[in-house]
Amino acid sequence: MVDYSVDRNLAILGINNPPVNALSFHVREGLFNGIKQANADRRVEAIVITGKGKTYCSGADIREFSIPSAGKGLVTLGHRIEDSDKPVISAIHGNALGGGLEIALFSHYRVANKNAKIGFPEVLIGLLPGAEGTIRLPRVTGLAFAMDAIASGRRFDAQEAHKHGILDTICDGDVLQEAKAFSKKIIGQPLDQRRLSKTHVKDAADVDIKFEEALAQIKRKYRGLIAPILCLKSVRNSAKMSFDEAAAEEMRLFGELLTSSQSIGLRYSFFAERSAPKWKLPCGACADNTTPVDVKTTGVIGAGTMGSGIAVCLIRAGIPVILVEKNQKMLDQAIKTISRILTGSVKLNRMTEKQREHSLKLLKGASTLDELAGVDMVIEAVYENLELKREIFHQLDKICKSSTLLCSNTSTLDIDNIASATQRPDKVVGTHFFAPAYIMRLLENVYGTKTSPTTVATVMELGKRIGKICVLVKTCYAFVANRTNQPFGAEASFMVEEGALPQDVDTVLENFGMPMGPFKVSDLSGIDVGWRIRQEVAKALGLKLTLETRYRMGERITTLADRLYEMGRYGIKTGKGWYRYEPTNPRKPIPDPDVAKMIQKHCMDMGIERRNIPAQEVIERCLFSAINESFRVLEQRIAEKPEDIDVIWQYGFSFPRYGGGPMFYASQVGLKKVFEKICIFHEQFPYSSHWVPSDLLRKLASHSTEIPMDKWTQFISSSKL
Ligand SMILES: CC/C=C\C=C\CC(=O)SCCNC(=O)CCNC(=O)[C@H](O)C(C)(C)COP(=O)(O)OP(=O)(O)OC[C@H]1O[C@@H](n2cnc3c(N)ncnc32)[C@H](O)[C@@H]1OP(=O)(O)O
Repeated sequence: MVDYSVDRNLAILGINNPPVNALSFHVREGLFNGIKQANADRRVEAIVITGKGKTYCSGADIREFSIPSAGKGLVTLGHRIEDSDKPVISAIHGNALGGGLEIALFSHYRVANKNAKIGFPEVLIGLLPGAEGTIRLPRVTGLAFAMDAIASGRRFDAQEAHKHGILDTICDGDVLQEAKAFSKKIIGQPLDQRRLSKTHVKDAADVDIKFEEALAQIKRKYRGLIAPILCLKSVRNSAKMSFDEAAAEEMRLFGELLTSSQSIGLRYSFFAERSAPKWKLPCGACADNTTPVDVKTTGVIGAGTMGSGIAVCLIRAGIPVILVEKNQKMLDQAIKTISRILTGSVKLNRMTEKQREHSLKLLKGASTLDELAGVDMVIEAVYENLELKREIFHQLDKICKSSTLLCSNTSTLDIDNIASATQRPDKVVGTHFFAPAYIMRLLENVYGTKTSPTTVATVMELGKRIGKICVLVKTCYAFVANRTNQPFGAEASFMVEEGALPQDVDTVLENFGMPMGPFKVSDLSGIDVGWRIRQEVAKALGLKLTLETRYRMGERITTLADRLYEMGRYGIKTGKGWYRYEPTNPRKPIPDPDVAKMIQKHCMDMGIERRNIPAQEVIERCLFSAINESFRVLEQRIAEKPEDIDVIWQYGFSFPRYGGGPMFYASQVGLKKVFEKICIFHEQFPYSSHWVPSDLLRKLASHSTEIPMDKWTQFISSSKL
């Protein structure tokens, strides 16, 4: 785990723990012994700590934090490094993150390659740098930089680190060679002034002002998160207490955070996000054994909001797009919109003007599908209508070269049905983007019965190329995202019918951690959009819709949203929806007494007695209904693993990262309790099929002990596969 070698007068300690050189127990032990050995070795005059392979050290091994003795030993190791009689130089390339940066700050000198990335990302997993990082960094950089870097967790480059005194020197080439050259300058120099524990925070006098400023910013930016606040407090301590007192307090705060539900959720989310792209098909094909095809050119069909957004994602990643739209006016408008979006990216420093110009050159408008004959991949993004999509796929099959992959940006429709309109069902796949496609990170890729592993590998790879978090799911009505979100939204509306107001439900869910309640989301996305979808579905099913009903096809429904539509309240776009919006601040939702009156009248007309709905009920009905549906999705193998569902909720519906997602939430509440509550709701609301308890959940809940999440799918009965 740590390779020890001697090169002339230098001991080289090479951290060797691929893939990221995390500071696992054995690495800490190896470094400790290495420092000891080097100090005892008479040939050695200085010690270099370096990383083998691609990186220096990416910090503590996050998996070890679940072990009770987590993190222990890093401070002891650090003190051993700092107390070394022979100078210790950290030679940094790749990443020096978290505990890795702390090792560097225990060292007497730091040299780095110019491409190195430095930072304290602990806050992103709900922690603080617990091996004196919050006490040492301000001694090097001053308080303002340390507060910002530690509370944001951002990674910064070697140049910035050098500017703030973290690095003594940066080099172009091999950092180990640089460290060797550097050692010649410092061997024999006194070490005490290089020991940070012997120094002071230079701008300590300003600490209270800086703390208050940073705290106000943090509270605005990271609403509800504890770790950024404790990070700031610990940095403040570095200026107000002695080194040892501040370090002891840091250790206490670290322990508090380590066992906090937020950190446990964030650590889960870290690994869930990394597990999602590791797809697997029932045939055994998986990410590791399937090669994607190289997509050099693409076509997007439909220049509406989704099509334009998808085109932005592709050209921004350097992939040429032919955008097909038969309505010339719409096409012209879309090209203007795309250009405007990219200008916005330049203003936000997300791309340069040159990159914007280059991206726009990759976009070509066209009016017929014939133009797509030679492209490698087509993404269809017309409105949600099965017959229309089947017709387009039928035509594409005849027009496009035989190797072209045909993707549909459907959010609900069966991929098998679309694929059956072609002679190449193996090359048909769903690519469900989320609006606005150029912002939302989720890409829900959907395979059909005949989709080939190569097609799956290709859309997963393309998603990664355009910066998306990809999750693979099996086809079914509404897939995983919309299917599991539907009961959540339905219960929110039912509760408004039963006694709550939209703002009551939104407030409870926002306090839970959702950035926006479902009624605000509905106003943002447009009440007319949902209305149109309901009309389409009714048409397809041959149903006549009426406002005066509570049931449709044996299912409970509510027509409240349709009533809003009838009132011309389409949401933000009309200045009125579930809320009202002032022209002076058109994004700020204001509760509207007219909506309350409409709801009360609706209830009176329908004979619904309104009651007080407690906050706990709002959370349980919204979340537990989504959880129940999620277990069904797992049981039917629509999603491969619970983490996939959680990643979908985080990146598709902005579920708070520290909450993990509905499946993780269920695991924290306890499956027995969740199941019992679902059974109660099922009895209370017999006309909502989303309350029929999932078999898988029943099985897991009936077990005498809680079954860990990674074992849940083992309880799916083989007959369901
Ligand atoms: C008393 C207390 C003392 C000390 C406290 C110390 C606190 C810490 O140090 S906490 C850890 C701080 N470091 C981090 O948070 C870094 C997290 N990692 C990353 O940001 C990235 O992984 C990366 C290092 C920038 C590399 O990114 P990339 O090249 O895109 O690879 P990934 O796919 O993200 O990761 C590859 C592989 O490594 C696993 N991994 C990464 N970091 C860690 C880690 N710190 N501990 C354990 N495992 C780690 C990651 O999960 C991937 O593995 P999979 O098997 O694919 O999941």
